[in-house]
Amino acid sequence: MVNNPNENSFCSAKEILICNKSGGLQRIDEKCSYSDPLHYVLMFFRGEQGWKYNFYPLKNIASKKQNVNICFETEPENQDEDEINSKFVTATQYYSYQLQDRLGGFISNYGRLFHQYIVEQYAKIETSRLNYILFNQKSLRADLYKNEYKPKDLSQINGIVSAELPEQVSFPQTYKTVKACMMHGHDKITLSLENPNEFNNSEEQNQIKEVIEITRFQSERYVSACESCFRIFRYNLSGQYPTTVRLSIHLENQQMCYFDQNNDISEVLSKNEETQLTAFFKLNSNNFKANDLFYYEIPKHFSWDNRSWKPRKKANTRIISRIYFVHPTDHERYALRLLLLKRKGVKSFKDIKTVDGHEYSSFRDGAHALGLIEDDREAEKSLEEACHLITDCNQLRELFVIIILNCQPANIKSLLDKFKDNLSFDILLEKKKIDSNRKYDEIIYSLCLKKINVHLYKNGKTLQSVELLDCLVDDHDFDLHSNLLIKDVLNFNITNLKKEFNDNIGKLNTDQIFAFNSIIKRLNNEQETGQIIFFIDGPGGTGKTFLYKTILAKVRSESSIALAVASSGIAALLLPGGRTAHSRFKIPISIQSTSTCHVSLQSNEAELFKKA
Ligand SMILES: Nc1ncnc2c1ncn2[C@@H]1O[C@H](COP(=O)(O)OP(=O)(O)OP(=O)(O)O)[C@@H](O)[C@H]1O
Repeated sequence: MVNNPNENSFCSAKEILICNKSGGLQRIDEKCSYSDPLHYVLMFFRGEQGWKYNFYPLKNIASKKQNVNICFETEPENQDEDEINSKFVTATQYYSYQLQDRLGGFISNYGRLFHQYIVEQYAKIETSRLNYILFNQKSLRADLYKNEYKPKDLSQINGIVSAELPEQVSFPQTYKTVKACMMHGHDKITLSLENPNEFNNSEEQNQIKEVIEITRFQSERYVSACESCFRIFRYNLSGQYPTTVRLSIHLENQQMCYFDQNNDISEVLSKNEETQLTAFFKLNSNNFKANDLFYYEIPKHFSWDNRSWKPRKKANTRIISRIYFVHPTDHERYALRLLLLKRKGVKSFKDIKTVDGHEYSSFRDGAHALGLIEDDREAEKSLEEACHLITDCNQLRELFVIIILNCQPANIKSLLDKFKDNLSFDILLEKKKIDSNRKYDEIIYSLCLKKINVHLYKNGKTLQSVELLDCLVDDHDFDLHSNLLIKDVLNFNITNLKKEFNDNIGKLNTDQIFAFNSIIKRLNNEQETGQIIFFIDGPGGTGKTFLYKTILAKVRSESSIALAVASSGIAALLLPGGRTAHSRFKIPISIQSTSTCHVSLQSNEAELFKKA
């Protein structure tokens, strides 16, 4: 069956048009019980009614004598609406009942007509499923379990939602956050215009056709009788041997839960409460046999059924079970996974963190105590050595960031504590110029953390993501949401740049002047839009780099953004603020014809490129 949905209604219902005795036309929808006998007159020659929308349970009094599928509906009496709704027979249930091979059953004898019947019934089921998805797009939701919180009364709502702007002087940080994140102009929508030329009159030209994934999925889809049968009976379309079970892993109350926006929140929470991991804890408390098993061994002896582990009659040793992979940069979950691989009989999250009777504050500390994570001696040694060799504190901070991002130290905070004096030495020297008695204090450390944040930012991380934000005591002028990449490329000394430009401009020779003028003229001409590329060529040592530096100094001295990139690291070093093109534009190393730069439209990099 080839399903070509109607252009106007996305998941179209098939209708039968009949001419009644008075000569008028009557439409019979496919969700109506008369649709089947009217369409398949040969199969249902007695006029037996088929499934209809809001179908009540069938009283199973199919006549044994007649050997035909005659079923009667039982009308519910004195029941409330919810109870009635839960009792409706779905189309899938009805047709899987109808297609069963029974003694004396005859619809399977209709050959190709029977095939058509199966396919059409499946199309009916599929259409209602797609319609449900289509009409409930706004209400289908997923979120972390812990984020699901709904205030119950007005006072709670007022406690959370406040239409006031925080006071700018007393709460500068909150003021900035509210201003940046909660005050905005018009919302944006994205529309795609398909074949605008096909509209003829002006009224139609104004219509914009919405592109809907469901229509694309449904259009020109081929469904055979075999597939329809399989789907109606809800058989698996593919099999796998041996069975593989993937075990969930999440921190406490951080499991994903799925819900409809109109659901009652307590209901959503109770429905999504149990995961394989939390059920494993429960199992350990209730079933002593489970205490001898690791988490990954559970599926061999217990089956995951209806959100709980049920004992298997016989252990199935062929099952392969794996805990989901967790990247080491996700520190806490990674440590939890390590602990679960080594510990049996744990009954709670608290239990996992407890090693030798001592409850650790984090899974990382617990894993460290068990010797599952290496201690930070290597990282400390590297930093100690660097403190003796490196005199530039900025380079030391860069090394610190490389270590915390790539070597996964167990305790970043203690590493910072140990080396914070070395990391902020240049800041202390600066302060000493104003006050010679100045000593290390929290303000100096906070300034150092802000500088560390700049390096983190270049690697797509922030103080918050490496859990160092609470070490920041003085968060004055620290804006968590501003784009540090832009700040970084504007962070030049304008006076020095102006001086450099004035010195260089007078030295340029005729060719350099020609190139300089052409480029700057194009930059200043705002009317000429579109991309333009200049290519400067010349033998070695003829002043190309000198010209680039002059152009960079000119643009940057006017507080505009100029991104200097080169194809190699050595060439990039020759340009002030230079980076390799691969690093700046996130160009993939191996390039295919379909490769694109790894920069998403909403990222800080994208914002920077737009401003440049
Ligand atoms: N107009 C100029 N006035 C004074 N010095 C200049 C001028 N142009 C270039 N120079 C100097 O000449 C030297 C070589 O210039 P530069 O490095 O810019 O050349 P290049 O073409 O980039 O060389 P290569 O292709 O080898 O990288 C530099 O020391 C630079 O300062």
